[in-house]
Amino acid sequence: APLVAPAKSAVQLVERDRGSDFNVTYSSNYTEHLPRTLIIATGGTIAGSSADNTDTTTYTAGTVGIEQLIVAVPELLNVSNVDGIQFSNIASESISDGMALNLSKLVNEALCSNASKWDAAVITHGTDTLEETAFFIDATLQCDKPVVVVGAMRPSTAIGADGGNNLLSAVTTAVTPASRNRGTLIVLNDRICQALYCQKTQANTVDTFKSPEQGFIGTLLSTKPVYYSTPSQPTFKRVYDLSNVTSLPPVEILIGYQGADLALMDVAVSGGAKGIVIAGVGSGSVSETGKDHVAKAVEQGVPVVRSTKINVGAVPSPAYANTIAAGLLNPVKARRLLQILLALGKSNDEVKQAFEEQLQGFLTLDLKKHY
Ligand SMILES: NC(=O)C[C@H](N)C(=O)O
Repeated sequence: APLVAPAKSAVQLVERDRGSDFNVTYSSNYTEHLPRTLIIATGGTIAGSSADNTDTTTYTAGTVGIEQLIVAVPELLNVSNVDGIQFSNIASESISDGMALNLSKLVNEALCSNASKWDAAVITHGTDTLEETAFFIDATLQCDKPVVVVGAMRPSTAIGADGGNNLLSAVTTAVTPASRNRGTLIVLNDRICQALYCQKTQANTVDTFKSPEQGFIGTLLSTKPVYYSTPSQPTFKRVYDLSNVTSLPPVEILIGYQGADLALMDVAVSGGAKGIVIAGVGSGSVSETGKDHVAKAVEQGVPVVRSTKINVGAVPSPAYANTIAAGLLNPVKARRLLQILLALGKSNDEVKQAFEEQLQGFLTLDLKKHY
């Protein structure tokens, strides 16, 4: 039977014990010469199961516990000592803002405090929102130890389940010295990409995580990472310190389409949204009727960021109608950045400036005439 604590109590335990023993629920036998990796399990398909081994669509995510995940891949112990924390065990669409913030604090305290006993962290996560967590950790981690976020597209019970190989790849990548100073990494399907640029690109298949514009930075050969270039951080990356932040403000995303009038913006603002991201069409365009609602939100002091529902490519500055251009960030990543900036008490001008820094390179061009 799966060794699973109910998701809610696992989260509460992590909250209560953070800073002491981190509520480690699994530790491998210690091998002196090997590095130490903290594996933080959050749930998802990598921890999913089904009674039918051909089922890759209707299984239940988040049913297998951290110990089972680790014990299923004994090869992990050839490359690293591992400790495991069951942070939660849920499908990733249900990871709340509070959980995302707690996870960032947990990773920071585990890796970046003076007393840290870990060299790297691996987060196992559902793939549906994996890029949101990976981006959030990347934007808030206060030290340069590697963090690798990993998931699976097939549940643990499926023929050809990909979770075991992905977990081994993730831990091996995490403890490889050449993985440092590359930012938070996403590892699945023998590929390595940087969290800032990487995203899910296909709803069903194992070859789903890609950086369509920027490409993979490495691959895994016989489970060993091979990098294509020397370490560097993504050009547009900025890091924020959330150690004094206790909650993230609500930010909604609205999608663009032909003739969208965006009346739901009024509902979002009156419902308490502190910021809005529009997943606009093309490079973030908003319909004429929609612009009235945008203007109304902006007049009420609610920052409106325009990203693109294409998920790939840039929404360049300067933006029209007092909106803020998301640069290279897709809508869900733009939402997380907007939450970070608002949680830090940034003014709307500072928010705008922070987003514009995402595309410094573009600002050297005069794009005004296109808008
Ligand atoms: N492949 C997956 O992990 C999808 C799953 N529904 C999740 O995100 O939790």
